[in-house]
Amino acid sequence: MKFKALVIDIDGTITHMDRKLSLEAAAKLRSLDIPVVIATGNVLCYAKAAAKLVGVCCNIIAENGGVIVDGFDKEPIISDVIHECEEAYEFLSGTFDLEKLDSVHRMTEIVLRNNFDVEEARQLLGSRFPGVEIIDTHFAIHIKSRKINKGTGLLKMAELMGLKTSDFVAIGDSVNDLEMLEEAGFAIAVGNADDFLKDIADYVSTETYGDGTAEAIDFLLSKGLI
Ligand SMILES: O=C(O)COP(=O)(O)O
Ligand SMILES: [Mg+2]
Repeated sequence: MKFKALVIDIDGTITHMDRKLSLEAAAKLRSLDIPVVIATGNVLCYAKAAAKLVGVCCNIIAENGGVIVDGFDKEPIISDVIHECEEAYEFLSGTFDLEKLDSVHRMTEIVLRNNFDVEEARQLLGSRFPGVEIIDTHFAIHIKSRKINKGTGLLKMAELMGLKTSDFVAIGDSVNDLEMLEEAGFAIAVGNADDFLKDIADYVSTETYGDGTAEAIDFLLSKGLI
């Protein structure tokens, strides 16, 4: 069976450990004959620039599924989920000295520098904000709505592209890729991925970071999967 599209994370998956773009991963992605969707926890403008520069512009799932766009100049679909995240942030600010990241561009979630005790924050939130969760991608801490994730984003994107989520291969490295890997037809975790992601993946690359993605694409091509 051939998959019809690929959806891929940015940080830790097409980058090196230090967040610099892997040129090997970028070259492989831009050479593919199928559409490549970028799915990131980062903001839309960052993802658009990344997609343009990698050469896979521009079907984008940004802000962990909160923001979706299927063309560079299209109006994004923005989920109305920021309010409960703001309330949770205000509540936690009473205890922790929190530092927001990218707050000018971020529309659906709140992202914080990793300089506080995340587990303690989760316990403090307790059942006060049931619609909100705190996730740690190893790159940043996200206060996000449970209603959205890269899996719900992929569902919407597949619909926009006239495809099914099972038509997609998904590649990722971290907790915010879990639902996307579960939703896709074929799931790949790069070698640096969290163990729970490797556990549900159909293929785990030996190489790590962008080299892992380059290896995984070679694997898909060699098996005729894309
Ligand atoms: O925004 C993050 O925390 C990580 O970004 P990513 O989803 O591209 O890995
Ligand atoms: Mg990542």
